[in-house]
Amino acid sequence: MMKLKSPPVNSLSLELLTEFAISLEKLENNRACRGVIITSSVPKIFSSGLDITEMCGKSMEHYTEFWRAVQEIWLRVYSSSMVTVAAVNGSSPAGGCLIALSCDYRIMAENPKFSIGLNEAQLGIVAPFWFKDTFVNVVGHRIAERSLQLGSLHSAPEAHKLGLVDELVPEEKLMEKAAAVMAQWLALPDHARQLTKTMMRKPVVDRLVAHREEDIKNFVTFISKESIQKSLRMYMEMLKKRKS
Ligand SMILES: CCCCCCCCCC/C=C/CC(=O)SCCNC(=O)CCNC(=O)[C@H](O)C(C)(C)COP(=O)(O)OP(=O)(O)OC[C@H]1O[C@@H](n2cnc3c(N)ncnc32)[C@H](O)[C@@H]1OP(=O)(O)O
Repeated sequence: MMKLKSPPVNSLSLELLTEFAISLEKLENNRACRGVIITSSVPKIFSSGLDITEMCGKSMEHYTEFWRAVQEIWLRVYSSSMVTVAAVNGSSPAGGCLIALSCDYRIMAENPKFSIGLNEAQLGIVAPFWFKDTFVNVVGHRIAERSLQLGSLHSAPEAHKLGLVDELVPEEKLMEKAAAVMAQWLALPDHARQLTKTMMRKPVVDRLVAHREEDIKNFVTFISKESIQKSLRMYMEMLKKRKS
């Protein structure tokens, strides 16, 4: 099991992304480890997505390093040879949703206050093509398009209805259910499951691998624009105001 632990809201900072990638690599290289459940140890939050402070007021070099780390984590989770189950035990916007979408199966706590989705448009930013491709592969083109254009965050019941999560279970049963799903998936021979997973996911993975440097350049150019920086600052202010 891998538990995201970066209070208060599990923002995906460069440090957390780097630790996450190292832990995944260790598990991937451990032949005895055939599956991983990804969850959070922060109450009510799976992950608040990418750490917005990493994308605000920093240097081009920093944005480059940060985006490479975001790409890396997606490539590792999405193309993992292990069975990956997301036990979504709290809200999961944007980058947090991407991690869940990149797993093989998603189980969410059935709490209507928890929400999940790719809400980038609400921040005035654009989900890159590989976020979009991952989303489309889970929910289909029409639902993904509407949800992405509106930057929707879906309540747990709504997310289940749309197919964004596979199952809802009472909060106290989440880990038990995740373990049961893992056992079901691990009952199959690894090689057949792994080859099938690769067949389904390879085109999307290959697309980023082929355009990785171009994608970093696009990100750095986009995020450095003063208009985008202003949107991000306003969004952070809104988060702080909402609190007080
Ligand atoms: C065509 C050109 C293409 C170019 C390609 C460009 C590609 C750019 C794409 C970039 C992709 C970005 C994806 C992302 O993940 S962006 C992040 C999106 N995340 C969010 O919108 C979530 C925001 N947070 C919340 O909604 C809430 O915090 C919460 C998760 C629901 C939790 O609510 P709660 O009430 O419990 O907690 P608070 O809101 O009080 O938050 C506690 C403190 O944490 C700070 N915070 C929250 N989220 C983030 C975050 N993502 N990054 C950094 N900091 C965050 C919040 O401000 C509070 O701080 P404070 O205690 O100092 O006030």
